[in-house]
Amino acid sequence: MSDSAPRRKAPDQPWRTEGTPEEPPGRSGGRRMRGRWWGLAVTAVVVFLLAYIGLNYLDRGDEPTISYTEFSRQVQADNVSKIYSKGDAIQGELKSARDAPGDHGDYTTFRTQRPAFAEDDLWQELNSRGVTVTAEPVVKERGALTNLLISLAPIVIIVAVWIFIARRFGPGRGGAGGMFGRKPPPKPVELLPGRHRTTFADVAGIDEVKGELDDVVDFLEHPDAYRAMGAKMPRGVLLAGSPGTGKTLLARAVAGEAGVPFFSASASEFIEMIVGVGASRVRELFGEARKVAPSIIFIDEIDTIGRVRSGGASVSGHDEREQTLNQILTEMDGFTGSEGVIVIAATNRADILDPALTRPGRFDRVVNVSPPDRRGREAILRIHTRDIPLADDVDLTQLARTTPGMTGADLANLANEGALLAVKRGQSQVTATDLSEALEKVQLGAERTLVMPEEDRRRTAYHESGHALLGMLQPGADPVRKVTIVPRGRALGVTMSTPEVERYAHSEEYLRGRIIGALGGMAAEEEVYGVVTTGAENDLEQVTAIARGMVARWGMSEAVGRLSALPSDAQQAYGLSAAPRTLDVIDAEMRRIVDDCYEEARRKLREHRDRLDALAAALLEQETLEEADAYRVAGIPRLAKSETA
Ligand SMILES: Nc1ncnc2c1ncn2[C@@H]1O[C@H](COP(=O)(O)OP(=O)(O)OP(=O)(O)O)[C@@H](O)[C@H]1O
Ligand SMILES: [Zn+2]
Repeated sequence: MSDSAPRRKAPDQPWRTEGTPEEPPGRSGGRRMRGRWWGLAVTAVVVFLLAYIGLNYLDRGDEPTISYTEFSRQVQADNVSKIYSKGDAIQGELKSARDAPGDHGDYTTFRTQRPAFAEDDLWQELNSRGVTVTAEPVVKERGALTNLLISLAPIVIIVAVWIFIARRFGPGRGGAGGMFGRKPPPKPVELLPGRHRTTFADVAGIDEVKGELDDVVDFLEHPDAYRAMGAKMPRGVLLAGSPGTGKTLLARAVAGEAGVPFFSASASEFIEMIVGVGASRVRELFGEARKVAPSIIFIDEIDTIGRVRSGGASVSGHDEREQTLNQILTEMDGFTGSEGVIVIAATNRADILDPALTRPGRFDRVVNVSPPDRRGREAILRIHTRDIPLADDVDLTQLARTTPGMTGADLANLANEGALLAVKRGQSQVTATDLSEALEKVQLGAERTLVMPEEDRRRTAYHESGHALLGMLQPGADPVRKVTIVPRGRALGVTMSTPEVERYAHSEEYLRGRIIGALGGMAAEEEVYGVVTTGAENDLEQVTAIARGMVARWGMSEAVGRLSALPSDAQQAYGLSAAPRTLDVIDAEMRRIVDDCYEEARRKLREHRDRLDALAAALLEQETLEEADAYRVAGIPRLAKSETA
């Protein structure tokens, strides 16, 4: 339990349906349902009270209370027909109506009180005058209906209190889930025209990611076409990226683009609930989504339940998590793939996820969402200042330049802070000053350092330029697709090169080229700064793996010869290892190859220093260079070269 992510969203319903705020007629959401019960309780109590007062009034009649003197007078006048007495209280009935004192009008029945000091001989008097003294009250004390109502009162009150508590603490308010009646299942909502729904137009700076989600949208829009073809779609898409990069926004946009209902839940909400409820919530959620398919289920913070499962005995917290996770996996397995429910999950810890999640048929499509580069930041700023009146001195291009490392959420926050400042100052427009002060505030308030020191950015730019330039210069190497100094995960920058066509066999020249390219980062740093930093760990792992393969597996070293000189994994499991002498030779050969390559890398970079500088400068300026730009900046013609295998 202790290791589950502490990040919480505001308490809310266990899940929310989005797409439209309005409910179609005949369907009521949880809140409205509770409101109805509440109204019912209030009505019941009011009706009850009115009935009680009314009946009581009717039952009581309108007999006046008369003075004992008046009573005595009526007895003397022979006008009393019968009386009933309990203690000193007397009720009676007259033979003929009397005009009552005050506003009572005529009366035949009455009440009175015999004072304790009365020394009359009442009993004799009544007897002699033939007044009946009855055992029954002359005036009924209380009607039968009133009595019934009174006996019902406790029940009415209990029901009212019950409804009140259910409403106040029922599920959906973060209380005891299901204890007071089940929360109605999540209801899908149709998309009302005229309501702003999130679309790809609201997402900027991550175009490649949008591209990857295009076919998901297409599938949701035309599920029948896919069904007719018997085509299966990925059931789950995993959006991986650091906080604030717009994962939730993207999922919403997919739903908005396709115009399908959007069910949203946070994984942590499942396990926060009463033990054992998580799995059934998941079942219910999928059930509802299936009913209105095509639809989208979005599960945020999937890592809270999807982290690698503990092998051994587990504490109850893990059990709950595993049950919930298992339920999600079961539901996803249960999809035929053509049902049209697509699950989008988000995480900022893709590295700790259970591999079971990313197996085919589950979240088999992993989309990395990275922080935006300069152009992306500018586009995001434009989106978030759409509705903000900007003064003429505001230059969003310039602002984007000064905000490296900031995510979409940071930029949205920045725009908003700027607007707040302008309002506070009574301005009608947001000025450049407002925005630069807002930037300071946002950067101070952020927990992580948003902006990499300029020195580190420069070094990273040279490092990546080194990789890229050598990749471009190397005959037969895979073309460079993209160079960026926007950090991703733990990498400060990335140079991507992929082959034109899938290759299955590699020549020695190609492999040497790969090593030279991988060493390019280090070589450039040494060339420019004279020293090397720790940023090259990953590069060296690659280099080592290739060199070891060349020497010990692929027979590319004279000294070792055409031998598979290292034992396979299976052989190693039986304790087999290469002879120490062989290991020494392998080691020496690997070193020789890598040293050679490093020399060549240094030599080439020195020779093309102007190109290296140009690339680094362009990277510092733009942060990301696509294939065409990279070749253009370096002044190297982009030739389709094919390797002789
Ligand atoms: N690429 C983007 N384009 C436009 N706005 C963005 C973008 N990325 C983030 N935002 C803004 O930041 C807000 C927060 O982003 P969102 O909640 O989608 O991030 P997230 O990656 O899901 O974060 P978390 O991991 O914290 O849940 C969005 O509502 C949006 O206003
Ligand atoms: Zn590198």
